[in-house]
Amino acid sequence: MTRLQIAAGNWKMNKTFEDAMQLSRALANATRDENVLTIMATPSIYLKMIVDQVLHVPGLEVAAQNCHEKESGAYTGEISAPMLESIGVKYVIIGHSERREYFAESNEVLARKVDIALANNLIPIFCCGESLEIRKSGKHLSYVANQLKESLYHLSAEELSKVIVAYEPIWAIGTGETASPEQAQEMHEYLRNALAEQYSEDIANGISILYGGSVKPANAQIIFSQKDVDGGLVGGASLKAEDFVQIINAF
Ligand SMILES: O=C(CO)COP(=O)(O)O
Repeated sequence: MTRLQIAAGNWKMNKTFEDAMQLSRALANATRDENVLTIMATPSIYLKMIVDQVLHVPGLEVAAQNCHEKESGAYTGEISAPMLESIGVKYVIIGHSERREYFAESNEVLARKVDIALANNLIPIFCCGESLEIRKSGKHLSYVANQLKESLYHLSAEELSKVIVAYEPIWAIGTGETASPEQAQEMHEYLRNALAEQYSEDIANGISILYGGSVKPANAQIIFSQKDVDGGLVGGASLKAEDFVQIINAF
């Protein structure tokens, strides 16, 4: 089965307005492989402007970096899934390790975020990954599989088929230390097998599993060439159009 190949850039809390518009314009105008689904996860304050800017650009989509678990209500400062849908956003990152760590988002809360995203026609990019401590303990495979279990396995097969999974080992995020291609492949294969066991081979084979953690132009190709790696969720290197385009074209 051919799975969707995806290069997603997570801008995190970076860029002022002019710089953000310039970056999305550069990506829209760049010579890039249009068969690779390219996603820009921008700060929420710029989402509507960027959605409008890239509306008719093939293969280029926009994601939010988070959404609230409730539809609406008294949650000052928060952004809901219906709000995102109403401005034309189609994707949302859920469960990034920075949200898990700094905003205490549990697997349970993330399960609700996945639900609310799907209920509002947003495709969740569900992040998972282990700390260095857990990797050293040798329990990383079951730890990450359990994140999927607790946040995704309540979904029907039809719902799960819409989800994109992103494996991001915490020790590789922003550190310059990438998981080796073998380490990435081992985890991706393990997760795909777990999904096959819970759902079916067909469903598992259709799910794109992205790798994230210090993906750069220099290492993208070898990582993306692994059998179960369907692309990347890129932080730092997605902030420069030139670098990100090289990553998009590395498939
Ligand atoms: O967290 C990440 C993407 O969501 C990865 O960040 P870096 O690519 O900067 O390591």
